[in-house]
Amino acid sequence: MTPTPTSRFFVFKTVMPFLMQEKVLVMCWLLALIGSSSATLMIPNAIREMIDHGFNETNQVNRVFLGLFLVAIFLAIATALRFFFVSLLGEKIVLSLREKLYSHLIKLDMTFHHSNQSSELVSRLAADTELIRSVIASSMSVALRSLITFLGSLILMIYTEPKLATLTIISIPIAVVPIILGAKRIRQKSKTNQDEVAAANQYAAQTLGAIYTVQAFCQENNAINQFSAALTNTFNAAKIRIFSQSIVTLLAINLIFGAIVFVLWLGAKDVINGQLSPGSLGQFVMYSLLAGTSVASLSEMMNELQKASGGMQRIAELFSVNSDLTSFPLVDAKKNSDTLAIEFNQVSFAYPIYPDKIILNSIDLSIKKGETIAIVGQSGAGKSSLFHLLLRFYDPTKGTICLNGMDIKQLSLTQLRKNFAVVSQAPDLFASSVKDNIAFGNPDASFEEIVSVAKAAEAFDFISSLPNGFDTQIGERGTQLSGGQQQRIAIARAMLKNAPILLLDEATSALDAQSEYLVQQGLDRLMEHKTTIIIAHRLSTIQNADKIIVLDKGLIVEQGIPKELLERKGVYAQLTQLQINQSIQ
Ligand SMILES: Nc1ncnc2c1ncn2[C@@H]1O[C@H](COP(=O)(O)OP(=O)(O)OP(=O)(O)O)[C@@H](O)[C@H]1O
Repeated sequence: MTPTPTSRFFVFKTVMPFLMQEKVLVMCWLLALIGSSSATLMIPNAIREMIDHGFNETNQVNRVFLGLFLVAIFLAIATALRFFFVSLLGEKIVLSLREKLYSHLIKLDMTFHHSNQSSELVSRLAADTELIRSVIASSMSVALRSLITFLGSLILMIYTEPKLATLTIISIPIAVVPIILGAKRIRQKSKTNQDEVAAANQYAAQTLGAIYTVQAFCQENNAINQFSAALTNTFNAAKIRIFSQSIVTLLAINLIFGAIVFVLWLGAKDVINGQLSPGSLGQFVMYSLLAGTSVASLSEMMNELQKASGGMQRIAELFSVNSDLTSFPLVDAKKNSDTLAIEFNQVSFAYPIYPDKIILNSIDLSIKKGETIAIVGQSGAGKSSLFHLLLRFYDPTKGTICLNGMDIKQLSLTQLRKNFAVVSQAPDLFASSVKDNIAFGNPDASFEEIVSVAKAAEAFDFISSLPNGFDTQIGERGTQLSGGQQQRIAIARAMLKNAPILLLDEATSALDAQSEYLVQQGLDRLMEHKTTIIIAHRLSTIQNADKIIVLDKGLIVEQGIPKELLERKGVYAQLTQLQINQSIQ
C-alpha cells in the first residue's frame, strides 16, 4: 500500500527501500556523520580548557591548542567523508528511482498513456526525482546531523551545568510548536508548487515539440504569453510556500534564541557570583548555540522534507498505477491452430474513457495463416481500433480474440506482440541515426541485415545519398526526412522484426506513385509467407487482397474479394467510385 502523503515521515517511508539497497554507503555515511558530530561536540570542551587553563602557562597553552587543532583536523576529515558518502548516496538513489519509475511507466497500458501527457511524465521523471536527490544529499543529511548534534549538546549541557540545562530544556519545546503548525501548511503549498512547475514544463514541451505548427500559425507570441502565465503561476505558488517557510523559520529561531539568551543571562550572574567558572559558561554557551542552531536547521530541514513530500507524493501516485491488462496462464497449449492466425469472436469495444461510445460492435472475423486482409471504411470507422485490440493495447469489452487458436489473454504481452510487425500511419522515428531507427525492429540485427531490409523497402538509395549514409542523424521524429522517406524507414524496421503477422496502417500513403510501386514490390516479397492486415484508404493498392473487410461505424458491413464486393454495389463499391471521381478531378 502507498503510504499516505499526510504522514510527516512520508519521504522517509518512500525513500527507505532505496536506502536499504545501498547499505554499505549508508553505513559509511552514518559513521562519518557520527565522527563529524562527535568532533563538533568536542570543541566546546576544548574551548572551556582554553578559557580556564589556556592562558596560565606555556605548557598548558601548547597542550590545549594542540588538542583544539587535532579536533579541527578530525572534524575536517569526517565532514569531507560525510559529504562524499551522502552525495554519492543521493546520486545512486536518484539513479535507481529514475530507472524504476521509467521501467514502470514504459510498461503501463495505453489507457494510462492516453490520459497522461508524456511531457508531464518526463517532468516527474526529472524534476520530482531531482527533489529526492536534494532531500538525501542535503535535507536528510542536515536533519540527521542536526538531530545528533542537538541530542549530544543536550546531554552534555545536562552533564556540565544541570541547572542552566534544565531552564534551557523547558524553553526549547516552545520552538517546536510553530514548526509543527507550519509544516502542514507548507506541505500543501509545496504540492501546488510542484504541480504548477509540471504544468509549465508540459506547456513548453508541447509547444517546442509542435514548433512547425506554432511558427506556421504565427503563434509564437501567444505561446510566450501562455508560458509566461504558467511561469507566473509557478512563481506565485512558490512565493506562498517560501513565505510560509520564512515565517516558520523566523518564529522558530526567535523563540529558541530568545530562550537561550535568557538562560545565559542567568549564567552570567552565576559567574559574577563565583558559582561558575568563565570557561564552563563559555562551554555551556557553545553547547546551547549548537543545540539552538541544530533545532533551527532541523526546523528548516523538516520544511524541506515536507516540500519533497509533495514531489514524493506525485512519484508514489505513479508507482501505484497498475496496468489493467492481466494475463492468465496458458491452459491448453494443444489448442494451437495450424490454419487459423487470427479470430475475432463477437468482439465489442469502447475506449475506457468513453465507455458508452461503442467503437466496435460484435465483430466476427477469421484470418487464415498467410492470408492478406484489407480493412477499409470511412475515417473513424474503427479500423485502427481493431489493431489496438490485436496488439492488446486495450481489451475488448465483450468477446474474445484468438491468435493461432489461443485467447490472447492467455499470452504474456511480449509473447503476443512478438507475433506482429507494425507500420503505423505516422511512423514514430527517433532522433538518432537511420541505422538505429531501422535496428529498432531487431536490435540484434547485423549491419548487412539492416542494409538488406533497407533495399527491400526501397530506402537504400536515398539513405546512401544522405551526408553520413546509415549514420545520418534524422532529427526529432525524423523531421529531416520527407514523409515518404520516413515511411520507408518504418517499413524497413517492420521487415527487420520478421514477425509472422504484418499490421500495415496506410503504409504506403505518403509515397509517390513510383516509390509506392517499388515499396509495394518489397512488401509483396515480405508478405509471401506472412499473414497481413492492411488498413488502406487507397483502394487501388489492395486489389490483390484475399479478403476485404468493410467497416462502418464499428460494424462489418461487407466482406469478400474485391471483385465480388464491386459487383455487390454496396459500401465498398461506393467508396471505390468516390476515389475514382476524386482522382479524375
Ligand atoms: N485513444 C482513444 N480514446 C478514445 N477514443 C478514441 C481513441 N482512439 C480513437 N478513438 C475514437 O475511436 C473511433 C475510431 O477510431 P479509429 O482510429 O479506430 O478509426 P479509423 O477507422 O482508424 O480512422 P482513420 O481512418 O481516420 O484513422 C473514433 O471515433 C475516435 O475518435
